[in-house]
Amino acid sequence: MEEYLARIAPADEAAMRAATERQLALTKPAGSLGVLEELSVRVAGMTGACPAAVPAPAVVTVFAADHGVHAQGVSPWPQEVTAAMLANFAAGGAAVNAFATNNRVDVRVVDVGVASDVAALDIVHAKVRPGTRDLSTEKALTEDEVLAAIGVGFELADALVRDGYRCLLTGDMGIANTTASAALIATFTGATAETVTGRGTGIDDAMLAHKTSVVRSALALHAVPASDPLDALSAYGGLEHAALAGYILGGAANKVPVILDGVIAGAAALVAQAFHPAAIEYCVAGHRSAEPGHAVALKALGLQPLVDLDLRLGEGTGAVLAYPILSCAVRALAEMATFESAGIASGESS
Ligand SMILES: Cc1cc2ncn([C@H]3O[C@H](COP(=O)(O)O)[C@@H](O)[C@H]3O)c2cc1C
Ligand SMILES: O=C(O)c1cccnc1
Repeated sequence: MEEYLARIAPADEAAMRAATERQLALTKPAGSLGVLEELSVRVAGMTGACPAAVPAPAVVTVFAADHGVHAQGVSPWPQEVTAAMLANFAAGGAAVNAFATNNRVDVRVVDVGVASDVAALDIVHAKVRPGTRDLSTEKALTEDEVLAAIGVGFELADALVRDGYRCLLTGDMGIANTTASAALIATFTGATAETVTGRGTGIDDAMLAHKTSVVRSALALHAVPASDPLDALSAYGGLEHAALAGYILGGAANKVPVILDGVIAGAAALVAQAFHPAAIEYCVAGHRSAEPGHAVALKALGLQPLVDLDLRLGEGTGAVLAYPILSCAVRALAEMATFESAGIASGESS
């Protein structure tokens, strides 16, 4: 873990200053590309280059795992859906596959802790254990299990960048993982269980009340301080949250932009932030999920979501949807003419 964290450095301020200056020279009124301008400056800082190269190729990694707390009745779906969806991702039939095809993003699928074994050949088999323990009665993971899952994510980020990827997108699959996400978000933000617990896949009022009370009593049982990300992952899991935290840290260590998906990614990013605050300088919030804890997480991360379309699916769909926006922001800074090169009088000098 120490070796991983030692590789993370803050974004490059000189590249950001140069990008801010270059934005002013481009053939458009200053500020007219709104949030995209700030985004291009941030990517210059991440990559240490002005202008930064378009962040391509991109890959969305779907980390999949199961949750012991499923036994408490916090999701209407059977646990087997996690494994079944893995086969669906591998066959190209999920929403994230359609979005990824459309936006030229590659899809990787990782079994980091699915309860049953998935036979698909083209998934990464990196199971740390078959699902977590029930966070409402005991610690979900041992510290060794947490560290192993973080390692899966970090090492995969390293391998993907070695393979040539220049933008890493987060994805997740794990029935009941919005419950673990709520507990993690409450731990790092101090928000109440009521504020951060939501309907996940779409539960009724009675199940929501029960899910909220499960989160509330788990927070009281484990009472993890916001300063201890390892203990938070150990208390609540999940294995996909730990792997995602490692993947985010790995993206930051490799100085590539990491586009975050929804509430599961938001919870994992809070873990990464607690390990190393500078890791968030490499994160872009792809979208804002309808799950209420996500807005709470984004506020604590200081990230503005690029898309807000009431998505509440996960899998990486919101991140993949946002990828072309990030790409456009970077391409504009790299490829637009300046007033000088185009021979156009700039507003200031005319
Ligand atoms: C068919 C199906 C496909 C999904 N794809 C993502 N999720 C999403 O829903 C789950 C979290 O919601 P909860 O905490 O309420 O169980 C996760 O697996 C998440 O990735 C799905 C859920 C289902 C049912
Ligand atoms: O925000 C998400 O990623 C999300 C929301 C609901 C269910 N699954 C995922």
